[in-house]
Amino acid sequence: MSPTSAKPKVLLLGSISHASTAWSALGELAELIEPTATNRAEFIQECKDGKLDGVVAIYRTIFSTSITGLVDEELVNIMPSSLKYIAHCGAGYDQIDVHACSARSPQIRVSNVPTAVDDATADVNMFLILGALRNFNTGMNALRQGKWRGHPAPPLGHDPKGKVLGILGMGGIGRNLKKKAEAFGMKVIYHNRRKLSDELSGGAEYVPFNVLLSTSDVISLNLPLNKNTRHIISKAEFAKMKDGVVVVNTARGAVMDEAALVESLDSGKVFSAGLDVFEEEPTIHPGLLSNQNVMLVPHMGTWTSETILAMEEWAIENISMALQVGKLKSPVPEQADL
Ligand SMILES: O=CC(=O)O
Repeated sequence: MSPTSAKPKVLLLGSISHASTAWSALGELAELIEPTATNRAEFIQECKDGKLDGVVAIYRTIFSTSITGLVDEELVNIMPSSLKYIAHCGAGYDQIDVHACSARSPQIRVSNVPTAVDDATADVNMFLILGALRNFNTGMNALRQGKWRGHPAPPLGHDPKGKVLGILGMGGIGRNLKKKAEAFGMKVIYHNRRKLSDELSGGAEYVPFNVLLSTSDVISLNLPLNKNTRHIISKAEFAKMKDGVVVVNTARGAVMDEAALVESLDSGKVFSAGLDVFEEEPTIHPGLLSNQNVMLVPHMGTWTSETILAMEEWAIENISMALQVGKLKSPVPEQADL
């Protein structure tokens, strides 16, 4: 057997745009391969034909669903039995059925990229809060149409200073956002599955979910998407919010019922919204597109050279550690005890 073929195989699903040095270095440990498939049907066939046999680890990006579709139970059970690790290059790993990965024999261990995304995502979060509070979108659109601020001019916006920001989901991004929002004079309250230590929460007040809904001037969604959080904000929750609330989402579109948001914007219950994520990306609800008041960003939370480099290097490190010591650097929480 040649030295090359003796190496474990690592399959790249998606692309490495910045960490080419780290990726090449991984080539010392593994044979780096790519699929020939360009869609899910072809990928499944490639697996069934045994063409990916021997693959021990997969590096994947959020965009690789265009090749494989979701990493759901069907795919998990078709992928080669040699597969032990999936390193996802992103914080949110809702595209992967972790339960199916744990249930498969042999198991597949999954890692994500926490912390590296926090600053860039919280920056976009703050941009959306400010833009939504200030009605910037209306004025900016009018200007591009040669109408200066528009006729009539947009209604006056609101200052962040003194407003209550309710953060739903106080993980890395939520905690980072808290610090940024406080610099703008906002008072931060939060709700989370578990109350954090004072050190972690930085003194933000922990409140029950309903209290967050009914007392926040701005509500920020910073929680992962899973079966418990899908549509956690829907009609009933909008009804509990303050009139004129601002809602911002940089987490995943489906944590909020988009149709219910559109209704609440149309009725004036919600003053404005700032969204980086959508339920059916890249399709945007027409009621959001037609509403000049809302700030819409096409999922660019981590879209910076520095952050993408850090994320790619982190995901590669997960594979490198797995190959060398049999452990992922940042396993997803559901598999922390595996
Ligand atoms: O959306 C981006 C991420 O989950 O990292």
